[in-house]
Amino acid sequence: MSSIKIECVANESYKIGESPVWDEKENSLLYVDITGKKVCRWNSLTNQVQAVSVDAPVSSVALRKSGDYVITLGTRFAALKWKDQLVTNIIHIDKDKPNNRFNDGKVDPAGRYFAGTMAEEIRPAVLERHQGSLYTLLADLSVVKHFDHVDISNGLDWSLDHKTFFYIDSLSYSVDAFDYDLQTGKIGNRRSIYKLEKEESIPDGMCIDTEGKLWVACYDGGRVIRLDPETGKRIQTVKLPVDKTTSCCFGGKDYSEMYVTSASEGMDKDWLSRQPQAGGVFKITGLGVKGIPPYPFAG
Ligand SMILES: O=C(O)[C@H](O)[C@@H](O)[C@H](O)[C@H](O)CO
Ligand SMILES: [Zn+2]
Repeated sequence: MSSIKIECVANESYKIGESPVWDEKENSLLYVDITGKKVCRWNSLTNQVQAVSVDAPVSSVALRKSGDYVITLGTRFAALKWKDQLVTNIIHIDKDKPNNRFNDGKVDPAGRYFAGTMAEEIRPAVLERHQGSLYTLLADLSVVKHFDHVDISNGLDWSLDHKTFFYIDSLSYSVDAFDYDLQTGKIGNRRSIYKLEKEESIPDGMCIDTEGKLWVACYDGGRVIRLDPETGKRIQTVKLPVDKTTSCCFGGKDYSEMYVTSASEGMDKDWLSRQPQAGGVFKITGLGVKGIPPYPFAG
């Protein structure tokens, strides 16, 4: 039995840390601070954090085949050239919804960038409902809309055989699955595979491991949970020293470490003083399970 160790690697009190992605080439963890409007990169060799400030809430970051990164920024997909700190717009969506912003996003095994939107929050989990949609940015830089009526578009990943797409609309308190067609990028046959229990609170970001099990960060639940999508059962709970755990990914050597982002926004002084690492980024070792490398955007 391995023993689990949890360490805070970046304790910078991010407002909403999100979208952790391992960048193997840079030995670094990429992530964003959504309302802090920055894309960050923690170097695992030097322990240093670099950040690029942007002009709007930035909700996800992805690797790009041609090098550099792609981000979801406000209601735009945009390109980010890290060295030049240069952001260029790719395409604008939800133009009829000025109060919307993108939220979580991830690249599929064929290099398509999936990301969904939501209305701007009044406070955590309080917002105008049904305003979001789920989109895909294709390699030719065109966009496809899959569905609307989303509350808080959040965690997403694909099964190891690429035949299932997993998705979380946070306020449904459910982890859902769709049939996935990798050839076309189309989804269908939505069903719920897990309903969160009360103390697990709100499902947020998610990732898959090499055994095909899902890891879901529980916002206000202070934990990540491991789910078996075949049986619909929770098989493990790992608690963290902060309540607002937002997302998770695997990284490090052989993708054997798990990284978890967290938020501090919406916590009062008292709450923050009890959880001084709120908004930090955590590394979990000793889980005894590995993840898979992130897919780069093909465009
Ligand atoms: O991290 C995210 O995905 C959202 O941007 C957050 O705002 C939380 O999910 C939300 O507040 C909890 O429901
Ligand atoms: Zn999220």
